[in-house]
Amino acid sequence: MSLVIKGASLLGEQTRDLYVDDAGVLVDEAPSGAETIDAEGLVALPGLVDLHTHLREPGREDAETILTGSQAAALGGYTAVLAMANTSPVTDTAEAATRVWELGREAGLVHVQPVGAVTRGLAGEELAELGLMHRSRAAVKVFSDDGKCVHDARVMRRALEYVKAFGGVVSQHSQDPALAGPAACCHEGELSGRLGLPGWPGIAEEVIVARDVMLARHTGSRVHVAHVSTAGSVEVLRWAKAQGIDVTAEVTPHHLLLTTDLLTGYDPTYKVNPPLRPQEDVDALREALADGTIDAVATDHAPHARHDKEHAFVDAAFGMLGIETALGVVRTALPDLSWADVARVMSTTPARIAGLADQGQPLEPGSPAHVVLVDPDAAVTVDRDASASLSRNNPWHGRSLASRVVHTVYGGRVTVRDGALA
Ligand SMILES: NC(=O)N[C@@H](CC(=O)O)C(=O)O
Repeated sequence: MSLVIKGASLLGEQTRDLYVDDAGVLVDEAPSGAETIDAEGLVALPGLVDLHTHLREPGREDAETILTGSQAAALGGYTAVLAMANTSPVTDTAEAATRVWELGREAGLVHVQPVGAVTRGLAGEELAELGLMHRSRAAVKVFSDDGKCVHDARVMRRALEYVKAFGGVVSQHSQDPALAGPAACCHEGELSGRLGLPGWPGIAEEVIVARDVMLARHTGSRVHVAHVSTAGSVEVLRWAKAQGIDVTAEVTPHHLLLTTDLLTGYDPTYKVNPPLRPQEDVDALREALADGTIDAVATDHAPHARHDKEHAFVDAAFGMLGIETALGVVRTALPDLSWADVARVMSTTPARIAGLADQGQPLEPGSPAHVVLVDPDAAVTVDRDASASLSRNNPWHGRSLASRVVHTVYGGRVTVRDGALA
């Protein structure tokens, strides 16, 4: 199991060999009898950490399983994913969380960290077993009703108060259901009117972000804003951080590169929650990620079976694939972001937000060997049929994306070699 990774450039800076002992830990001397990976010309980053993945197991194993989602994650350069709670049954008990954690260990390709639901059955009414989930073997620290907003301010306040006791965080899907109801499926603007699609206005996100940062201030607890999509939300976050409020935020790869104009063909591949926004919002999100107002990139990888996605636009499921392509999309959307900044927004900071002490560590002796090796000069043309995911709702099909994940190492074990599952 020991490894020598030869000649990689750490964070795109100095070139150094990395040594991994047979316990999967980085060490300062070459272990004897080690496998050698030639990494000349490749950039080494700490393994990527995704704060927001839908693995669909239990309940929708036709769309994704913990194993296939883990394979897709490893191919994307990830060594840890947070599995969202909107499965069937919902991850709202210690038993359900422990089961997801165990299946992740059995798959063994990335660390699968279950996210617990905030409310029972995602119904938004009674708190789920937050403390029991935290005290289970899965040690849940991140709670989210993702797919649904915790829209009742009193419930959100109680959840924040509850998780504060053990340093947990509530990850909010910010969507005021009165301003953007279940039919809302397209950014509200001139285009939604022309297409005749029910609008999902940016203000429906922004009022919840504003409310939640005030609740975080009031409770002294920690809130995380999932998939920020508008310039107005960025403004609120900038203000809240300047006040010292304990808030973090993520943006998805697709909101950094795709715009609402793609909806003119009514292709349900581009139907996602929150919706694709105009270029002004995309520009504000890129700037906010670069300057640290938005802390992390999170994929919101949302696989859907054909029979849920291939419908008229208004009837199709929300969501798109993203975990295999995330790094390439980020490199394409923000080519000037340094590799150190890529590591910050895709590994170090998400690991810190999730409380995963073992992940996002510097590539130094003593750290667990979670490493991704990237060819910075390659470009990849995405083929949706070459994916490890069971689903095909891939908005990147046919596009060329910058850089290529070549090898992924999880705890000293090579999970991806030469761009293929090892
Ligand atoms: N992001 C998405 O478009 N879809 C998510 C849930 C959701 O946020 O609606 C899913 O679970 O499919």
